[in-house]
Amino acid sequence: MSAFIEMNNIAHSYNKESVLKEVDLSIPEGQLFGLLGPSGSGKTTLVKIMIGLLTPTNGIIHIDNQQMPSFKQMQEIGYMAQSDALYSELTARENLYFFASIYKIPKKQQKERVTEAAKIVDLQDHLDKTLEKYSGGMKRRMSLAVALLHQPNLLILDEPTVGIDPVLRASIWEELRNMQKQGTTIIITTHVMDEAEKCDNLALLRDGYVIAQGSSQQLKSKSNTDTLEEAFLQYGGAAHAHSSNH
Ligand SMILES: Nc1ncnc2c1ncn2[C@@H]1O[C@H](COP(=O)(O)OP(=O)(O)OP(=O)(O)O)[C@@H](O)[C@H]1O
Repeated sequence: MSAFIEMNNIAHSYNKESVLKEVDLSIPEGQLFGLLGPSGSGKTTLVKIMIGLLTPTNGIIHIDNQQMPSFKQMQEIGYMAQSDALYSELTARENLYFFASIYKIPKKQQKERVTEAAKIVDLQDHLDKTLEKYSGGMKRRMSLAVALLHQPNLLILDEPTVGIDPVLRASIWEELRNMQKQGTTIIITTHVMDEAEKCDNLALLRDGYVIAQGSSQQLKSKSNTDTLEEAFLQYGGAAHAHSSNH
């Protein structure tokens, strides 16, 4: 059986800038998968390709055995972008109902889903404020609520906890684990090492390739290091030496 997400030979260039050179990734269903890499290494580009928002210059991606972009599969994805795509002149509640309609959540279930999503991100007491009155962290939480509103089978979060305090971060992680237990596949991009540690599997993106892949434990033992941070420095250094040999 093939993996839930299969990416084969993915390459992407913006004009002449080649960002992804050859990326192969297999992600099993129900996994919490972390995508790591230095700023500008192409993590956002890769997740945009995954969700069908961007067509790669080369390569093929399948999600749940359907070649992307597949409109049917796109409806099963919850995506939280790095910048918040929300309506600042609307209240949080109005935003949630708006997206509930976009996701075609049946009218009868909308109230329950809106309440549940607001509770997960702890915004239930701020639903009647317009988003222009929200802080940066509150907007991030609101974006997360929108991404999980329709109970997608694939949740893709691009640096979800930037600007979120440690207490709420912990409760969001607990919720991600709950969703995972119910079968949701979750992909996150992150720079935060203690978050990376929580993922079942990790891929490190660098210079257009996946230069290391495995569980946090495997990555540490393969590189003979004690922390993930050291492991990444080690892999990054090795990749750099490799690419400068060409
Ligand atoms: N729409 C675009 N047009 C042209 N270049 C782009 C575009 N989007 C991204 N890039 C370039 O592609 C490269 C990878 O960007 P991307 O946002 O995918 O990286 P990232 O790993 O997500 O970075 P960060 O961790 O800083 O968010 C960067 O050099 C960026 O300038």
